[in-house]
Amino acid sequence: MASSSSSPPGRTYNDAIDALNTLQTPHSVIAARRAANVRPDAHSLTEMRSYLSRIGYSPSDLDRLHIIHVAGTKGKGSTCAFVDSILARHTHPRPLRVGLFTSPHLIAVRERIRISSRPISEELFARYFFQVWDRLGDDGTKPIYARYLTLMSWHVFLAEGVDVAVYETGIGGEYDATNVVERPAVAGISTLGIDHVYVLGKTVEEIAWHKGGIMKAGRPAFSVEQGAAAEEVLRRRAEEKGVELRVLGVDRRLEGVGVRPDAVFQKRNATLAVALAETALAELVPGFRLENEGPFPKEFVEGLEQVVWRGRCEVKEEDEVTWYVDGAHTVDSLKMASRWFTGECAERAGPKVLIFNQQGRSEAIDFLDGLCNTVKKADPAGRGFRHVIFCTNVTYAETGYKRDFVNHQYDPKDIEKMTAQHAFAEKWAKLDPDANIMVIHSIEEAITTARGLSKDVEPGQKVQALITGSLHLVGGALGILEKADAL
Ligand SMILES: Nc1ncnc2c1ncn2[C@@H]1O[C@H](COP(=O)(O)OP(=O)(O)OP(=O)(O)O)[C@@H](O)[C@H]1O
Ligand SMILES: [Mg+2]
Ligand SMILES: [Mg+2]
Repeated sequence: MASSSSSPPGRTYNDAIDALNTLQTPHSVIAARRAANVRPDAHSLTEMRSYLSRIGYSPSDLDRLHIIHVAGTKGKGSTCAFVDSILARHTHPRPLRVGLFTSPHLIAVRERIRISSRPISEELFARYFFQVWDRLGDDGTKPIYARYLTLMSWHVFLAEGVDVAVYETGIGGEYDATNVVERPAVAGISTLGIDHVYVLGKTVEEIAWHKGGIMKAGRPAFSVEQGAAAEEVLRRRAEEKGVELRVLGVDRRLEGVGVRPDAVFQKRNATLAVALAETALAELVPGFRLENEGPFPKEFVEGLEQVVWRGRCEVKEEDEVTWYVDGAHTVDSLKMASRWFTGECAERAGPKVLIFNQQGRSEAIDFLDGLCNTVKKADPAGRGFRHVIFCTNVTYAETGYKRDFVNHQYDPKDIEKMTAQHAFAEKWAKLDPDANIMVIHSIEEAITTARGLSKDVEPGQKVQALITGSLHLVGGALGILEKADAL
């Protein structure tokens, strides 16, 4: 990637990403913490507040950002993108400057901090990154990766004078770095399920407790419909905190709005986004109110229909391959993704191919059953994927990781030996003995292999290839498919 010419030497975007990568928690430390059952607690927030003060702000400064705070197991990013897209289209009496903070990134780190829906430039990223770096001083303690970016996002949005900022939590809610905000404009909880069990606990009740931690006394909060157990926990948390929590069924005004993909989960995300955008606008714009019945105003319809949220349910046509790209990486979201894939494939003929990876989560082996069975069930002859490729998240065959994807959190020995990928292959052979299973080192080689399969395809057909299991995999794949930075 070209680095910006106007940053001083040693302070370019690439230098910032290299410095940021030194803040990743190494694999050995993560493993030791898990072994000792160390989990985040209130101390994490005390530390975040102290970092915030070291860069020159107090928590009450964050009130100026009118934060829209979103937690949930799935649909956080999509919901935030909808909210951003709606608010960015607001014009009356003046346009709003909208900040958006999301994680993880797909193609480049700077995607995580957006203003007016665009990732901040490399130059701006480098400048703010090193301002935070300098303000924190040289005494050796710097926040870890995700916390650093959260801290930096507050600085960027305050310095750039955004009117409203949409925040996706990193992990959980109660002790998440973003939860330093005391007076959000509104909090929203998207679909809850099981993920990050080492940090948040094994049951949906424990997970709901964490996510419910973003609701703040006296501030409005919304949730999509949840399973009974999760909803019960959220309601109890709301009551304890003196929050009026509203649980939303799918908004009827969405009928006739072209939300993509046309699936219930996405309508839930859109429903939540509408409520969050409406609540924030009511606070920011005197006299703003949506009609309870009747159609949405133009900014809402266009915001929902024209949102760009890459790496989720994307279809890309090449001459010999149709690529289906989705970054799902939990049991539930992978079921959604495979249903979406089979729905799309119903209209196109050709052998089905899977490219899958999920690095560093031992539970990922359980992701495969749903994926395999959904595809078999949807086929009239009961056939599943013809070819199944398991690869690592290493981007390129020759040069390894793109800088923005360097990850010290995995055991390098596992990547070298492709331990996870061989385990996936073994499991898949049991699930579907008819499949041709391959284990391949890099994303680039996996894509080349899938393209090569087109030589055996019957005339009029194309390889139908699903890439899923990891946002890192999907981001790397999009970069390769588009031969450029797909930002
Ligand atoms: N409400 C939902 N319920 C279940 N699955 C969903 C939902 N929304 C999105 N998904 C699936 O999850 C994938 C990731 O969506 P999104 O980026 O919105 O989630 P997220 O909560 O930000 O996840 P993470 O940050 O953990 O990657 C999507 O590609 C889609 O397949
Ligand atoms: Mg997650
Ligand atoms: Mg996300």
